Amino acid sequence: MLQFLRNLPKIELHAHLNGSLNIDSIRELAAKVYGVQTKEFSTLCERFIKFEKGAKLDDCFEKFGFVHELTSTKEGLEYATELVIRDFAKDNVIYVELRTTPKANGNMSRRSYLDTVLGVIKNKSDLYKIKVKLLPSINRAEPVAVAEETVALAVELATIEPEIIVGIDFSGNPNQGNFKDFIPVLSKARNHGLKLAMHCAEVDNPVEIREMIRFGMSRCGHGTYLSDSGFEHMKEENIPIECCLTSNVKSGTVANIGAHHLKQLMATCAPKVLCTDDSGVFDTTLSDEFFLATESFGLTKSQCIALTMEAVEHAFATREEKLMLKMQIYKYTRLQNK
Ligand SMILES: CNc1ncnc2c1ncn2[C@@H]1O[C@H](COP(=O)(O)O)[C@@H](O)[C@H]1O
Ligand SMILES: [Zn+2]
Repeated sequence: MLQFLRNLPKIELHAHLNGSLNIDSIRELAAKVYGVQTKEFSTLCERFIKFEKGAKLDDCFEKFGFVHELTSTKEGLEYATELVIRDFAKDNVIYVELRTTPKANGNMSRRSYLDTVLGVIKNKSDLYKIKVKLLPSINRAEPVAVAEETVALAVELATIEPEIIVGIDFSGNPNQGNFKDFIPVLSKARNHGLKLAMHCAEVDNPVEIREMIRFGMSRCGHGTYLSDSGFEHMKEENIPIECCLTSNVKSGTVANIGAHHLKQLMATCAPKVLCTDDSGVFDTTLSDEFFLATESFGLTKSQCIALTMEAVEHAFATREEKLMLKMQIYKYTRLQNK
């Protein structure tokens, strides 16, 4: 089964750039950024993917600081973007929507951050035989003014690269910031034709969940704490829940894998997609996530193929791109049946 899943051409719709650098790639990146590695660095690497039992979501957010340091220069960010694209391609992901929060520092403006990531996507996708889209992220823990700058840049760059910049991600620590404050800037993005992928109901905050559902979204990240009526609404509106199994278990937003809402979504034929979220931080791959789903919920090979086809449907891709992706998946499944 694992080999079948590794070879299956897959679609990744929820991946944060800086969270998707795995340990080997971090080491490779560090060698490039810092030169020879120190013992302290190796210790940091070991701590990076360790999650104590009973870890909290807040613990995850501390981990990103470590990678952010390595991607704080143009060269570091460039190399990191290539490594992430390469690693998804290695796992036979044929289409990935990368999300990332543009960061300004002494080395880069938010514009140059996005230009750098875009440049790598344009230059390297063909080399790794993978289609890559970019969703600039709004970090809800940062001021609204930052989100305004990000959306203005996304709107402008989407006119130049409409095939690559296709949406906006709303993420960041859900225990921080107030969704309501971001409604005007998210509306602006939507009015300019950008799709919205929103982290919604990752924590239990019924008031905010209601506000988000009322506002609407194209895809729902996590949806862990949706009520039954929330799940029904998503199904009626054909809004898929981006299920990130290992992320939810390791960050403690679901009690254990058996309690994951993927089970309910499968049983009710509600729209859903399997994703990694932060394959580096959570030490997983999309193949591993599928394998976990087969082991935990008894998904068959055909259900895994159906889930992949469903992901194509919900991708922020053009009709032609979707057709090409489906053909690639179909070709693999036909070979399997021979
Ligand atoms: C675990 N669940 C999650 N919930 C909410 N936001 C998350 C997240 N995982 C990652 N991020 C968001 O993505 C950033 C890292 O990638 P980029 O620096 O943007 O490429 C994190 O700092 C956080 O803002
Ligand atoms: Zn996420």
